[in-house]
Amino acid sequence: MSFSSLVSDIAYRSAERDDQRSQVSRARSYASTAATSVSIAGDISSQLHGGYSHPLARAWQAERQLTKSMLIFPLFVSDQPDEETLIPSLPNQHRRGINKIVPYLRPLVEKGLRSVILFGVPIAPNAKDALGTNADDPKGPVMKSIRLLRRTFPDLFIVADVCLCEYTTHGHCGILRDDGSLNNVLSVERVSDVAMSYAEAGAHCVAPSDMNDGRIRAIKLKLIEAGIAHQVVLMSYSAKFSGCLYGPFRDAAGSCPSFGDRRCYQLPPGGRGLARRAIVRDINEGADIIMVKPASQYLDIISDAKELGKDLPIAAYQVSGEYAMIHAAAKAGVFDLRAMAEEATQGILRAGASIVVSYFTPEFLDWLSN
Ligand SMILES: NCc1[nH]cc(CCC(=O)O)c1CC(=O)O
Ligand SMILES: [Zn+2]
Ligand SMILES: [Zn+2]
Repeated sequence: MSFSSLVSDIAYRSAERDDQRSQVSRARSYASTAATSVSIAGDISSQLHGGYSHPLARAWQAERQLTKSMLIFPLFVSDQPDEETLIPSLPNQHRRGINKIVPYLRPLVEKGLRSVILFGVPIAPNAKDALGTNADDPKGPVMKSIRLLRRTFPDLFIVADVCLCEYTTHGHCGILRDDGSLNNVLSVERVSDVAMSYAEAGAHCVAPSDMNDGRIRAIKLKLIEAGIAHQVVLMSYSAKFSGCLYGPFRDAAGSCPSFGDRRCYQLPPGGRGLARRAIVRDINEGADIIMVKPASQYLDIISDAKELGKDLPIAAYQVSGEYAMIHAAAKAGVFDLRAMAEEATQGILRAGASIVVSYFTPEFLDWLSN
């Protein structure tokens, strides 16, 4: 095509775009003169391939692309200092004692690991009781790890999961009444004390996953009262659904309820409206980050969280069951592990999350360049 005809072609196309009526009349006249030709207007809007013809142009199609700084890596820290036990239902993940976490994390930090979330695993006999007393034992694995990691890796962002289920004999996420139901008042009191202990030990972020009503407000008030609210991020597991995707985690953390289930405090899987109410409530109670969990089965909730909390970062927890499922399917030849890990994460980001808690973090540190 000559330059002048290219110019006139462009002028012609923009005139077409500008003038709807001319498009219609031209389409009509094409239709009457040549039955097989297609209207130019139709041609223009049907051409999408050009827009993603190059790898970079394809990357530009994503509003958000995964970077290393979006990832939080879950760590199970046990009270057995030298333990390093593979968790059979959670491929490649271990329960580690305090003496094993620094050597394990160092190469990951060198590859760009920015954040971990800590879960304590008390294994010693009699380590558990009805009140979850050991959750904030100053010599317990979480409190020790917070101090050790702050000292050893000054740039690593330390999140402490706050819950009682790992520390209670009954395995529920709070303090129980005689009838086995959660005593919300006592539970909030205890959970907020535990959060305070972690914050005072140096956690950059406390993340209550217990789902007791009102705990965000209670924690925020205690942080304010202690004069440390300005230096601690409060991340709420606001929309945490009860389902069958936490099994491997409960194996790892030894936090399976000894009776009953968590359906009276975690959300029912169909409860989109409840999730929206919980998200709004937690924002009003002072949450700095809203988390949705699990992730891939709850993408609509992530997108609701982004809509309701448009001024907050949204986190999604790709939980143990999601991770184990991807591993199992990859092993069975259904798909390539990396391809699926990337696709699942892209879906989570597309839905609205900008923080992802993922057991794939070590792999992503190898796969990502930024
Ligand atoms: N409150 C405990 C807690 N904190 C995070 C997870 C799940 C994480 C995962 O499955 O990876 C759980 C399990 C549960 O609620 O039973
Ligand atoms: Zn719990
Ligand atoms: Zn928890």
